[in-house]
Amino acid sequence: MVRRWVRSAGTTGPTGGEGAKPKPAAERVNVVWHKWSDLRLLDHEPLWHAHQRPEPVLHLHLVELQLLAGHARVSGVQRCSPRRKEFWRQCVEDLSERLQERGQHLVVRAVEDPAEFFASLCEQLPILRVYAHQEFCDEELQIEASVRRVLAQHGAELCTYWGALTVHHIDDLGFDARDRNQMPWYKGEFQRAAKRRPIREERQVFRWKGGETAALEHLKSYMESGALARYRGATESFAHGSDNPVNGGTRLSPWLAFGCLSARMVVKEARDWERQHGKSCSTSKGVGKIGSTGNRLHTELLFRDFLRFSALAWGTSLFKIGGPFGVTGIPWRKDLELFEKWRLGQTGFPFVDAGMRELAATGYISHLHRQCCAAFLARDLGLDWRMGAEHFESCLLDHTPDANWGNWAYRILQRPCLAETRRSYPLEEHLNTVEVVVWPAVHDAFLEHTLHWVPELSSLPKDLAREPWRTEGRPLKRIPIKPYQDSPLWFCAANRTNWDYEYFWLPGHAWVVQLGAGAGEHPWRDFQLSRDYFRPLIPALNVEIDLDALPLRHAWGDTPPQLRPHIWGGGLRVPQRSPQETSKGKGGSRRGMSTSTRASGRSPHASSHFERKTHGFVGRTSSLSEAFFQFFQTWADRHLPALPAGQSRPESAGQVWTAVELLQRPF
Ligand SMILES: Cc1cc2nc3c(=O)[nH]c(=O)nc-3n(C[C@H](O)[C@H](O)[C@H](O)COP(=O)(O)OP(=O)(O)OC[C@H]3O[C@@H](n4cnc5c(N)ncnc54)[C@H](O)[C@@H]3O)c2cc1C
Repeated sequence: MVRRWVRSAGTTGPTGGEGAKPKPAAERVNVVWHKWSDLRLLDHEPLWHAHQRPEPVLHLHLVELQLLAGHARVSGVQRCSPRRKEFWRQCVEDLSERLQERGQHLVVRAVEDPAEFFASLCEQLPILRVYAHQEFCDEELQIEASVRRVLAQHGAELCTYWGALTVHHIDDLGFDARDRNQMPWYKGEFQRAAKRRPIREERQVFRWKGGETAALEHLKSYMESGALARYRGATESFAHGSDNPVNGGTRLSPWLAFGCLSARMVVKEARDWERQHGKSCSTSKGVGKIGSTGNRLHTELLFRDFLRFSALAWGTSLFKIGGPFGVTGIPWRKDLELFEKWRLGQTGFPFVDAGMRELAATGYISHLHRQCCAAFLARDLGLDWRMGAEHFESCLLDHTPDANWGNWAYRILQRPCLAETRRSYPLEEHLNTVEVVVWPAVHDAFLEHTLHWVPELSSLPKDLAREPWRTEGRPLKRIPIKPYQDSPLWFCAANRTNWDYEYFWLPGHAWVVQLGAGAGEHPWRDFQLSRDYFRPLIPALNVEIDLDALPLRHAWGDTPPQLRPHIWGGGLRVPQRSPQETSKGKGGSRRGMSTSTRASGRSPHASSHFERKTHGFVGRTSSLSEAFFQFFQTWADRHLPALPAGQSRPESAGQVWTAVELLQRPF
């Protein structure tokens, strides 16, 4: 029998780069060093990064005795008043509880010198990386420097992040704030400059909680919010703006995959909802063909059924290189370096990189992103498609062998009958998957999604952020893009949200680009490929699209025409909904919402929006094992300041010697 898992347990996969080790270095530990100034979980970039890694995470807060009990240099007053100490204690206590809720421990230690502490920590424990926020004041900067030095001496690394220390990220200011000659001396001047700069998105991810309870709650809130009336379906949900990709589907797939919900129950719920609230059309024209939005959901679920039944029929061929259709003659490669770049979202193609980074961070990407990233791996990098399916299998929360391998085999692997009608360019010539450059223009017109995941392009005008190689490359040769010939995917511009029929082909053409020929057609300030963003792994294409020739209802982003010369037409109209979209069915699409929900226009669960979005990221990595924790406690008890007399030691390994005890000490 052909197994999907070709490696036996215990062997390692490809290596290279941050986040590249596929197997946790079992004996190594990463530390999140919570400073007194970042005692939170939400929008905490060091914490977020630490939990992207496979190693266990030790959450650590160091109470620096100098700061807590020391006296000020000039006046001699206590550096920390009792009231402030009490507030500090509450913050640490709360953080400890919030971490415990997520299965993590907060270890709190009083130290004289953090560098000394880390030196002894490294001698006792196999520390790999310490994640912390960057410092910005002199005393703390010196501590940071000595900790960095000590860690380096022990083969560990201090990874620091600016994150959300300020509204605007230090790298986005457009000047070097560390340079006295560049940093404005007056706040008005600074504020004027900063207001023109972008604000990065918070580091957060949508949360799925496993289990039937959470699944039913999600299904209920989905129906109650009236979202079914706006349902697009996974296969056509990459619309712009409020109908953007992350909003188009039900997001039920992880629960369906783990069997927390049955598919027929979902169909039944949708029918019940339509009976009660009336039907809405799923497209501007789709009556008859696609029918109501509830019917549309049923159709999507039938794709699931199709692949599940097919898996029975296809047997082991589904997992073989030729797939169920017996594709032959493709010189598949197994280049682990290329694979790693694809996995980490470092291909130099923003749309692909956004998808791959989102997948790694959240365990989910939209259907169109799955198609695009998958086709790029198979058709452009020429990598064995099964490597891609394996990576999807390991990351996707909604992975099931039939749906994952089935979609790869059915949609991505070029079926022999289609190969005859499609042109395939030699790998080295230029990008084959034209959708990589076309879809962002259509489905992520404002680049909201792309820039969320690829923030390093935020300072570029959108036309360049979509195709950053334009800052350096020169157009070399014009090539046509012909329907059914040049697009390797099943359909080129599947966006029935905006267009009347599904196989609408973008009118335009593309240019093969020559990179490295000096400044490109749009040299943009200080931006440099390679330094600020990845150079495309394969020859890129400049796309030119005439939106005026399309029955589009939205403009191309908010970029002024002079900054989007490669996509013209569409004007600068504000995106508007069609009459069909605004009058949803008989009773109005949002009839099912409660009064309070209707007033705010948000789902009843929106109040806990941030909590829900960010909940999942802590605890992705396994918590410290009991044995390890025990070891740490024993070591710490021997080496670190003892508890004051009368205070008890932790009884079990799971109990944290918390800040409460420490900060209650009389000084
Ligand atoms: C390369 C690739 C790999 C994929 N791997 C998976 C996978 O492992 N598991 C998985 O559930 N889906 C997979 N899909 C299909 C699809 O992307 C997801 O089902 C969809 O994105 C889930 O989002 P949703 O629940 O909001 O979908 P909705 O639009 O709300 O659809 C409702 C349900 O229908 C089912 N469904 C819809 N489209 C498909 C489809 N093409 N294939 C199978 N089921 C479908 C899903 O169960 C989904 O939850 C894959 C697609 C591609 C191109």
